[in-house]
Amino acid sequence: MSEKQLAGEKAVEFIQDGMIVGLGTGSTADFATRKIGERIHNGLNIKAVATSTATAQLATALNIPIVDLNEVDKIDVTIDGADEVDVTYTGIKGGGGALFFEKMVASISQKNIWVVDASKYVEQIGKFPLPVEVSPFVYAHIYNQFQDKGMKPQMRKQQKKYYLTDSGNYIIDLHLNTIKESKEMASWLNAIPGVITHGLFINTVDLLVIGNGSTTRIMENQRHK
Ligand SMILES: O=C[C@H](O)[C@H](O)[C@H](O)COP(=O)(O)O
Repeated sequence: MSEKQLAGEKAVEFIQDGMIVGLGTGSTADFATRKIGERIHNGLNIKAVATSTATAQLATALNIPIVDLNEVDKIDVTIDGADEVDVTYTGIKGGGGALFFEKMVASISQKNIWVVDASKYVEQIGKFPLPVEVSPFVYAHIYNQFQDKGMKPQMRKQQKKYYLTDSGNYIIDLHLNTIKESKEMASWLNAIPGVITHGLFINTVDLLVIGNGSTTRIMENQRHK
């Protein structure tokens, strides 16, 4: 079994009957979603909120009842993937383009569990390009601003066109190589008009489930206790 599958399936052990569950996006989170589907088939009773159209489609195919984010007061547990996460539980998400919905779902979740393979647990984040979701109305100006600051921006593309998120926005990937001041970077990005959101998730995760060889390692964010 792959590390992604080990981590994804392990996290599902934290799901109990009656919960509202946030379903993440990406190949690792999909393993969790499939496992939840299996448990529903065996009698588990939950409702779920999806973080992307792709996840909603997978969940529906697995008979997982999907509800709208606005129909729930809170989410009990969300299981999501990440592209990189460091020892301070700061992470980069959005490699699959779902960062905006993922950030909103995470913000109303009482417990956030991230599932990653061992290669994503790093000393310093930033090797993975940082996704910034921007409005198509003003994207070129934001791109130029990043370019002028030497942030090595790249418009994300799909089949030669600009990649469109589920919300109809573009993504600019910043090839920074290393991000030391993540809080300052997050505040700066948040303040740019036309930036919808970015892939920096600071101190969001409560529990990190890392697929490690043939087993899993679970790490608890002590600052969330
Ligand atoms: O937008 C996508 C999400 O943030 C994913 O959770 C992240 O990119 C990790 O994806 P994967 O599990 O496929 O590596």
